[in-house]
Amino acid sequence: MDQPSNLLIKLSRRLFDDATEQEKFIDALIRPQPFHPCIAWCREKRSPFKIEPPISWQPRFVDRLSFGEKPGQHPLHNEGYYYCLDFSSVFAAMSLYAVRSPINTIFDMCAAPGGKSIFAWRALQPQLLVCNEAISKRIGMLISNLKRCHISPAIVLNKDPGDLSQINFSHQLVIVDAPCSGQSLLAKGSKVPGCFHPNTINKNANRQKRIIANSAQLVAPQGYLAYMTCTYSVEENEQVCEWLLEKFPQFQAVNVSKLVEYQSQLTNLPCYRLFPQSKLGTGAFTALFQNTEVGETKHVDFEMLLQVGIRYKLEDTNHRDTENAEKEGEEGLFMGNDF
Ligand SMILES: C[S@@+](CC[C@H](N)C(=O)[O-])C[C@H]1O[C@@H](n2cnc3c(N)ncnc32)[C@H](O)[C@@H]1O
Repeated sequence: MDQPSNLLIKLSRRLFDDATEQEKFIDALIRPQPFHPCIAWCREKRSPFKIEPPISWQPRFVDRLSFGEKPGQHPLHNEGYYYCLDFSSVFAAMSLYAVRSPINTIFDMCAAPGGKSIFAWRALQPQLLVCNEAISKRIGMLISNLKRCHISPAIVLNKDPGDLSQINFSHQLVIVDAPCSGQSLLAKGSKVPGCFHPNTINKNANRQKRIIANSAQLVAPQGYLAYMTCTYSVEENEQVCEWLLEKFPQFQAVNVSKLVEYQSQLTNLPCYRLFPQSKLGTGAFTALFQNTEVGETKHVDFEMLLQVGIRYKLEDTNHRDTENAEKEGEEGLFMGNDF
């Protein structure tokens, strides 16, 4: 794309008051530049790569690698030492750092291929991770990534969010990394036809509202709901968050202190945006909500999930504790069961 479309120019004016910022944003989309490769360590860190100096909010288990590094081709990748993800995904998942732990169960509503699930598992160390993916053909890659990275105990479901909200269970953290118009993919050179068109944006915003509404019903009293996308349009981001609070007044938005510099100027709510002109990543949106209701968590048990229809179960192997395990000369035992 050499010339910006009218729709892109219009979006830039909506996002930024400042003309220079508008230009930088447009330029990042029509002249994509490479971003540093990024990995999240799932086991103890090794040092086979040249890394970039960490930025202030970067978790210790995340490394940004120098240009030219190809972590997906290194043998440690196959051995499940790390997961390759965009730094924008790290940004989006940073809202999880405002969650008050310990967290027993995490439910990821839109999990494939598994980046946010793996990040959440690593950052919050839950007793159970439930990864749902509504689209059947994306389940294989999700299971394969969870297996490769030894993420356990974890359960994979293949359900529509509407079916899940009928089930009487709740979780302390529900993650909604929603399907979206994918505008930020332009910043890495992908073609995303129609991504700025109002019809595309409205269709996505309606789907996002449906998913977040069904997900809100799975959040335990005092539990959290994290919402994130990889798109820029206000309708799919801030407006979905405002709609959520109107429909579910028991939720309140939570400040994410690590991301304060990235606070969105497009709403009064604490919502956070990364833009491609930051040169850190293609762009992302993130916000965190807490259910202020008081009451009991309707804990998930395995029998309940069996009735829901488990697609895959990864048993606890204590891989999280590999540093100690290795000192004692143990090897975590991996077990996986297809259902
Ligand atoms: C942004 S991607 C999730 C990426 C994933 N969280 C990660 O970090 O690797 C959105 C996911 O939502 C799924 N999805 C599509 N339509 C959906 C729907 N109607 N309800 C729930 N999820 C849907 C897509 O298949 C896709 O896997």
